[in-house]
Amino acid sequence: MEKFIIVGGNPLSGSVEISGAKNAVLPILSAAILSTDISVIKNVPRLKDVYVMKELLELLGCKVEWLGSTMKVDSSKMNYVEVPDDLIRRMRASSLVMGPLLARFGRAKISYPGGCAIGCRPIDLHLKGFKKMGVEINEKFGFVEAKVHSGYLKGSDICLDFPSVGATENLMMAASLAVGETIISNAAKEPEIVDLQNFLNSMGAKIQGAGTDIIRITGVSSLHSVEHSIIADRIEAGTFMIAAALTKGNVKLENVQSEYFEAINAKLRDIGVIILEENNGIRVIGTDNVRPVDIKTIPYPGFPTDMQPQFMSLLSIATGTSIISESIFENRFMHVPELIRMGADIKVEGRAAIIKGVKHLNGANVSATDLRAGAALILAGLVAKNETIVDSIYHIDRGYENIDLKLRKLGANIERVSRN
Ligand SMILES: CC(=O)N[C@H]1[C@@H](OP(=O)(O)OP(=O)(O)OC[C@H]2O[C@@H](n3ccc(=O)[nH]c3=O)[C@H](O)[C@@H]2O)O[C@H](CO)[C@@H](O)[C@@H]1O
Ligand SMILES: C=C(OP(=O)(O)O)C(=O)O
Repeated sequence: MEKFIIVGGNPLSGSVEISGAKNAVLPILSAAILSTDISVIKNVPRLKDVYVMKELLELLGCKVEWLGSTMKVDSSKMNYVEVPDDLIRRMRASSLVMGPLLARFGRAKISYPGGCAIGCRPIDLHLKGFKKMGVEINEKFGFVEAKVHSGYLKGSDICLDFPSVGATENLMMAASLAVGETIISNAAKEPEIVDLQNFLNSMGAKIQGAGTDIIRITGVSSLHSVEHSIIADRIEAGTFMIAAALTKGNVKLENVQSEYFEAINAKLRDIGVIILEENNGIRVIGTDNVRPVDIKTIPYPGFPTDMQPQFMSLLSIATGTSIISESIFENRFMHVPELIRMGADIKVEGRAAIIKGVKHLNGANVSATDLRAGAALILAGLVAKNETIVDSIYHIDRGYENIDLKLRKLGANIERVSRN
């Protein structure tokens, strides 16, 4: 089992290249199924989740080549429509192949993605939308079997009960090859959905409105080859911003579109961090006085749940009390007991965490219970006194490309070791 050993105290400086976004590349790789041709996808990060998606596409019959950061997906000879339990358990985003499979083959069978560490995460909104498009759904023995009723998906008006990112993406992909117009209202507005729209439109789809809460899709009969570059990962960027802030460092993030993380920037500025726009990137300069702030996670453009644990590490050493309310996932405070082991003063009351800033954190043995919880512990380790050992780091590798190498290049003392 691999672990990270971190010795805190080094201020970070230099520049870091931000990778392609996990949450953009996963739906876009699924969308490659819609074409009967070759999709060339650039700026693909080497993440565990991307390896899982590659394995899944190959299992469905796609030919996938991965050279450097470019992935070529040839879906012309695809022939399989079932996603086994193992792949769904390793990565929830595997369920994003459902829309493309229904659109192209009229059938899909996936193992039901049960709950995961951060919450229940049902897919009822995806299924409700598919039903409106004429899909018959059978849920039995832990599987969802879906079949297009009358031979083709029909465009429909779908109003989501909640702006679910995955449901918006799955339905957009299905609707691209449906007959007629689909209107998704109360759609999620994340930048990764705009990237998916751009990818699909470059393949010949007719979609407009991504980035707003109404997305209109006019179905087309086929989609062709495409070349597309994945947008930068705003959550990876935010994580490095906090690394700079926590260590009172001075770090330039390269290859980022800062308009995508206004909510993160705004909170960091409230905390006292200096953020400067520079050529093709932004510079982050830490502060001696981390001011407390209150945060509530909400759908984009609000404050992202995927940054909540990392902000909690920063607020643990603020000069006062902060409150973080988590409204997206019901169980996303698993980093709290681990931060407490490191000397943080945090109490959880329902969906809120009350964080009383302490003077300093202490190194400890802690466990990454999920992806962002793991990132938060690395961040805490960067400023803690003495040594922090983070285990279960396979969670972190799901969504951060070479986080240890990138941090080391900025001056952090972090090492990946294999040890029991
Ligand atoms: C691969 C990817 O892009 N993952 C992101 C995506 O996950 P994901 O697409 O799973 O997130 P959703 O927006 O769908 O989920 C948000 C909330 O809605 C609930 N829900 C969702 C669908 C559904 O059918 N029924 C239902 O009740 C979920 O349980 C959760 O409480 O958006 C989340 C919210 O920004 C991020 O944290 C994830 O990093
Ligand atoms: C929750 C996350 O991802 P996923 O939806 O892939 O589990 C995340 O990126 O923080």
